[in-house]
Amino acid sequence: MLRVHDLTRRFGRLTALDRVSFEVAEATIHGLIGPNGSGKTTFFNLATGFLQPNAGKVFWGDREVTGLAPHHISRLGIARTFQNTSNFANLTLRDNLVVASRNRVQTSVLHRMLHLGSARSEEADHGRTADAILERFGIGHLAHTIAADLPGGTQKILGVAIALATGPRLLMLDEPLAGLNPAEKVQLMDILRSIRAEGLTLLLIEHDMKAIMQACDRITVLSYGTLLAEGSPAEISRDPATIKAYLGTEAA
Ligand SMILES: Nc1ncnc2c1ncn2[C@@H]1O[C@H](COP(=O)(O)OP(=O)(O)OP(=O)(O)O)[C@@H](O)[C@H]1O
Repeated sequence: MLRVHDLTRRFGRLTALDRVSFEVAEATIHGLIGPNGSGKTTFFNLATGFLQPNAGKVFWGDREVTGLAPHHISRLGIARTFQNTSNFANLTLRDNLVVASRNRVQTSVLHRMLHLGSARSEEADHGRTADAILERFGIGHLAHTIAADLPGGTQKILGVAIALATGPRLLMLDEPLAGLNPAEKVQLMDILRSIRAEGLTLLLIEHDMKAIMQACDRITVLSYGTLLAEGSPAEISRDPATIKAYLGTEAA
């Protein structure tokens, strides 16, 4: 469903991503791992239009989407979170989700300005979507809390909930487990698995190897901007190049 071919991005003399090609299959959890600075976030930025590649192509299904603006990519059904928080700090949790849910509205602006019936019922739909997602993520009791007042872990969970509320087919999550306590990690990974079971696709950047190995169908490993290895969790966990790359950073 998402496919990149020879994707390359340079920052001055540094090649942050060097001719990387791989594919994310539909209804899978795909892990993107690699030591710090290996190009994972740069990949996310290129795939979602936040950065332009120097070379290479991004395909969404049969369609080439290289260089499209972020809002255009998100309308195609690709949602992402960021390493830090991804929310409107001054809105309540519920309003954050309502805003995200409106992202998929088809009703024209004029229709909405005239307060015609279907726009009103769409607003009710957004409210219902927001409430359902809040419950699903175990934060329904916080619906009317201002996002900025949440602890860091809950803000991360909210970021994933917001991304889901946009109605994507692919969810790209940048270190969703960072800052979560062990119980929150288990809860979020359970939710991600249930999202996959509904046919959505997930691409995760994550440093928590235990979670990655347990949840992923397939893993791509980057190192210094190049694709080091790709395979099932079992294959990756015994891949000599991957083991060396990780031991190398731990030893440093
Ligand atoms: N806007 C930028 N300008 C200059 N260099 C950048 C920029 N963005 C990333 N880099 C560099 O590109 C390389 C890859 O960075 P990137 O953030 O993609 O790595 P990462 O694998 O996501 O790392 P981490 O796990 O630490 O988040 C790093 O050397 C980084 O310093």
